[in-house]
Formats: sequence, C-alpha cells, structure tokens
Amino acid sequence: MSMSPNVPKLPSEAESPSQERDSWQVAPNLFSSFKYAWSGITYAFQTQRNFRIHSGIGLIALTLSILLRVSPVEAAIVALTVAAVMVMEILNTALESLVDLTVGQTYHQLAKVVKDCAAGAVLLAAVAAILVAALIFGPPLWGLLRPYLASLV
Ligand SMILES: Nc1ncnc2c1ncn2[C@@H]1O[C@H](COP(=O)(O)OP(=O)(O)OP(=O)(O)O)[C@@H](O)[C@H]1O
Repeated sequence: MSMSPNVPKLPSEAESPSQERDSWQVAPNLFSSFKYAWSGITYAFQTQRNFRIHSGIGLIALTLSILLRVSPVEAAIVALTVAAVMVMEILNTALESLVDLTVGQTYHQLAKVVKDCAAGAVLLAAVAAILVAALIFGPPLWGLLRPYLASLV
C-alpha cells in the first residue's frame, strides 16, 4: 500500500511576512477570498495528476457540447457533472493534505478510511460523469459516425 508517496515539498514559511500575519484572519476582502480560492485550485492542478486529467476530459466534454449542439439543458447537465468531478478532486486533495498534516507518514486506520472515502467520492462522480456523457453525447455521435461505419461494411 502506498502511503503518501507524492506529498509535494511545501515551503515551511509564508512567501511574505504579510502573508503569514494575515493567514489566521478572516479574508479582509472579497478579492483576497478569490485569491485564496484560486491558489487552492492551482495547487490541485499543479500537484494532482488526476485533477489535470479530469480537467482535460472536462474541457473535451464542454467542447463536444458545443460541436454536437446539444440542448442548453443537456449542456448544463454536462457542465454540472464536470464541475462535480473537479470539486470532488479538490476536496480529495484537501482531505489528503489534512490527513498527511495530522499523521504524517504514520499508518493509521482512520487515515486510511478518510483517504479511501475521499477517493471513492471521486470515483463515484467520475462514473456518473461517464454515464451522463454516454447518454447525452451517444445519440448525436452515433448519428454522425453511423454513415462512415456503414460504408466500411
Ligand atoms: N497515513 C496513512 N495511514 C493508512 N493508510 C494510508 C495512509 N496514507 C495513505 N494510506 C492508504 O494509501 C492510499 C493512497 O494514499 P495516497 O496518499 O498515496 O493517495 P494517492 O494515491 O496520492 O491518492 P490520489 O490518487 O487521489 O492522489 C490511501 O487511499 C490509503 O488507503
């Protein structure tokens, strides 16, 4: 069993004195809130291969929604499904970091439960996304490909 082999090297100190001073306070303004949220998203993107893969697949799904001219409701369902997978990935990253912060490289049964449940949540969202993609993109893709496939046989 791998025990956190990919924990990224993090700086132990804040990037600036003001960052350390402000870090324990409520974000002073809306801009700071967005900045912290964006840094969470970029952290997940830079450190988690699965998050990058899911982002790429999400982009392909959204592009397909445009190219295949699915209905607005169908496009909204695709967008929500893509967002659900990415949200699960970010929460999975947050929980993994929290577990590693708490127990480090020590084996703990509850650490395993947290990480396995978080991974399970990502898997469920991904399976649901595949189902949604098959149901929404399947018929128009089949309509496009059928003439080519028929000409082959
Ligand atoms: N401290 C720990 N104590 C017990 N089991 C652990 C611990 N850390 C990790 N594990 C087990 O190893 C598995 C993989 O953990 P790891 O931290 O490597 O996640 P990961 O493979 O990087 O996950 P992801 O692919 O989602 O990033 C966990 O699902 C869990 O079963």
